[in-house]
Amino acid sequence: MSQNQTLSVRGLSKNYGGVAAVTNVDFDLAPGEILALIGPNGAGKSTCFNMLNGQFPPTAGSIKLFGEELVGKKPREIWRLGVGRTFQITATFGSMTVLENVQMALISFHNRLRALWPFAGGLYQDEAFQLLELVGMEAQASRPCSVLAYGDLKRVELAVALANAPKLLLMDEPTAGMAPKERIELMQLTADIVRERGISVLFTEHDMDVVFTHANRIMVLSRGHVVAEGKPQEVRANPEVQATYLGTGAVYDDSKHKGAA
Ligand SMILES: Nc1ncnc2c1ncn2[C@@H]1O[C@H](COP(=O)(O)OP(=O)(O)OP(=O)(O)O)[C@@H](O)[C@H]1O
Repeated sequence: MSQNQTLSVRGLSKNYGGVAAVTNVDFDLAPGEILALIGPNGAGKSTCFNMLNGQFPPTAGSIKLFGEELVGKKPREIWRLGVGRTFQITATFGSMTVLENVQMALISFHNRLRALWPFAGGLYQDEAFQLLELVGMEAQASRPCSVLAYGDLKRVELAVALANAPKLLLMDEPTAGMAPKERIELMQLTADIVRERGISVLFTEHDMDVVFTHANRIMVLSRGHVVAEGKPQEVRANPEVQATYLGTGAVYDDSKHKGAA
């Protein structure tokens, strides 16, 4: 059964000494599905991400990618199997051009880092251009990343993440620091690309407009436990969610999202 799911997580738990950061979390993620992981500060979102990509070993539980157990594997192995991640803080090389950043990612994916960079200038250039076209950055291919606007840098990061041909993309607050219009555009672009390619996405996000507009499903964590999980309209209507999360200051304006997924 779990072979059909991109990800099957069962009984996932993490204790830091006496602190139970994540307790008995279960969820599945289907190809092309976008799942938002939300919850107040300290709920255990980062800990979940860090277990999924192998940075922290779980205290207990199982994480299967198309049926293959990831627990016990190193981050690099997990990345190779197709678990990509984008970070809250942008992680491109500022002195290199947009094109070179994507080429570097492709070279790394194809395991050719031993090729000396100055002589590797032509490697995967066409593939890199195609990825830049996909994210709408081809016109800026020869600009150094250091001069890009923040929203454009996030697009380059998306292209870099796609260079690894991920099956699962973990996105840590993908729209943090962006203007509201840019947030919606970046998430729409991401949603279009991942649905077309059958990539599953798990993302954390503090902006409830982004969450309720773009997630197919939402999972709510509170003190390490899943307190609600379902379609956006189900989660929004859940009294426990309203008490533990939406009631903490985050405002969701329903009237703006009549057509949401
Ligand atoms: N390295 C660590 N050592 C000890 N305790 C930790 C560690 N990392 C996180 N914690 C604790 O585990 C719990 C979950 O933290 P985590 O960072 O996963 O939550 P979060 O939902 O990502 O929060 P935020 O939204 O603030 O990033 C918190 O109580 C936190 O203090």
